[in-house]
Amino acid sequence: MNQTKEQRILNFVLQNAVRGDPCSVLDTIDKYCSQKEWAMNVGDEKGLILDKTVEEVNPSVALELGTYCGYSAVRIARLLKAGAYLLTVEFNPEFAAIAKQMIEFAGVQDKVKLLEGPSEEIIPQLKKKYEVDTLDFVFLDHWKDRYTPDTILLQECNLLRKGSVLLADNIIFPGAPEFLNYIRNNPHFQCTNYPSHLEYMKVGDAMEKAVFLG
Ligand SMILES: O=C(NC/C=C/[C@H]1O[C@@H](n2cnc(C(F)(F)F)c2)[C@H](O)[C@@H]1O)c1cc([N+](=O)[O-])cc(O)c1O
Ligand SMILES: [Mg+2]
Repeated sequence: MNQTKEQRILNFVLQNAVRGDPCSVLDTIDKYCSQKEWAMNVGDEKGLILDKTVEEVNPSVALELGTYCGYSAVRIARLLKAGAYLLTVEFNPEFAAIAKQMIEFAGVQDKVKLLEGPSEEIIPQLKKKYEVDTLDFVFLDHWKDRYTPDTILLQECNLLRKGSVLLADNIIFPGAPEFLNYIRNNPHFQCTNYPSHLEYMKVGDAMEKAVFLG
């Protein structure tokens, strides 16, 4: 049976990266996806914006929506302090299986909890089933038309506290216009835009940071 692109990315990592070395896994994925097959990882350029935001927030509990192959889960988890952890949500079982192996190969599995299912089902379970109090950091990189409903759901479930930081990928490309309008006109959020480029391309993109004001 023919391999999927995601399986080819994982295999390239298993054969070329250093087991237990998250940076080597990230560099190897970036190498494959810039030279052989494009894929929708946040990438090395926007990845630096993600790094800086994670380091600034220094979250104890982080949530990612849209695991895909696990690139940004590895990117975030490698920066987390002792005892801190990332919950990452993936809808597609094939992608979740790839991401699980990617996270384990990188050696960050003790800091990452991969949750499989739709966000509208999982977000309401975070407090009771996953013992979350509030989220310090949320990375939105899943379906762009889900950014707004899921941000609303996070608020309805009391998962945000004063100072919780949301970071959203793909504000320009593919774009999340409805989210941008929602979050920038919402008095409960303080927004900052970070211009960048689409992963592995010369196309313009941006990330939006939104701090919840309570
Ligand atoms: O479509 C893009 N991303 C969509 C990303 C989608 C990924 O998020 C998962 N998901 C869906 N719901 C959940 C939830 F919430 F349930 F967890 C998780 C999907 O299964 C998929 O793995 C995209 C596209 C481009 N591009 O250039 O076309 C560039 C990018 O950086 C992108 O992120
Ligand atoms: Mg993205």
